[in-house]
Amino acid sequence: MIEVDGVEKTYGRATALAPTSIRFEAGTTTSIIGPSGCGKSTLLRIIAGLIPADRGKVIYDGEVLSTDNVNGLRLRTGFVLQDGGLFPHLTAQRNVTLVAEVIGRGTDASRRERVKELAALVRLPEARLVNHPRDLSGGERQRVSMMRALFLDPSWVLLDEPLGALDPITRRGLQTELRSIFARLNKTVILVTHDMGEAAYLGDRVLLMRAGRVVQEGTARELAEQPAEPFVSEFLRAQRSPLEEDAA
Ligand SMILES: Nc1ncnc2c1ncn2[C@@H]1O[C@H](COP(=O)(O)OP(=O)(O)OP(=O)(O)O)[C@@H](O)[C@H]1O
Repeated sequence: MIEVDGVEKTYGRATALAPTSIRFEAGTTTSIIGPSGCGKSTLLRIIAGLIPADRGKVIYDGEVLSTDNVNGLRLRTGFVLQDGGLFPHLTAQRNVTLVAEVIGRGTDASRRERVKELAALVRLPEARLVNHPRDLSGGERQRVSMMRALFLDPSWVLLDEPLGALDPITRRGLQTELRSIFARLNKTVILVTHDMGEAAYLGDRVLLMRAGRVVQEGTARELAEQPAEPFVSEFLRAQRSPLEEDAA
């Protein structure tokens, strides 16, 4: 479980994150959604220990995140970023195994076995792994990024707009696969997305933010049927359907 307790962040006079407390239960997936600039990435980065909060604490399975344990906790956390965040000068395979090699986890043979297993899990043909990131499609890069995130069998997986840069068909395919991976691996997953359909499909629970605070958390159905404030309904309605007449 990850707990965020009274976490707050300001930049100058601007509040990026008002005091926020949330629990992310073990084995569940939470989607964080909201308009641009509402503080989604700030919240995720504070949870990841990538930026410090001004106040409050983040607690991983009872352990308060601090400068002393951040590196250890990072090894137990998988990250997936929008563009994959892969090292351009390394092959896909080395991107996947690099951290394990550096920290001396496993042998060459066991790492090769793990790569095989993860390639099957994310449905990436192993032959693609000899390529550098520039020679992979966006969807393939995200599969590699997912393999890298899962390599050390992390307890927690944090994803910041992992599918944001993909075309709708690739995105939909990867949504289906991510959901099945999350269900199979039973990890604690926190995912930032701009897409309400994706948030509802992948998340057991959706956390809707606006202007640095959490407006409502619940299932997509709860948000739709019992909106905490008019903004919730407005946000849910804001995604245009393809057959909608162009009223503007
Ligand atoms: N390093 C920084 N310095 C100053 N202001 C920042 C910094 N990082 C974020 N902010 C501000 O904090 C607020 C929240 O930013 P954040 O990136 O968390 O939003 P977001 O919801 O992830 O947005 P987006 O969906 O566009 O990525 C914004 O107003 C942003 O301009």
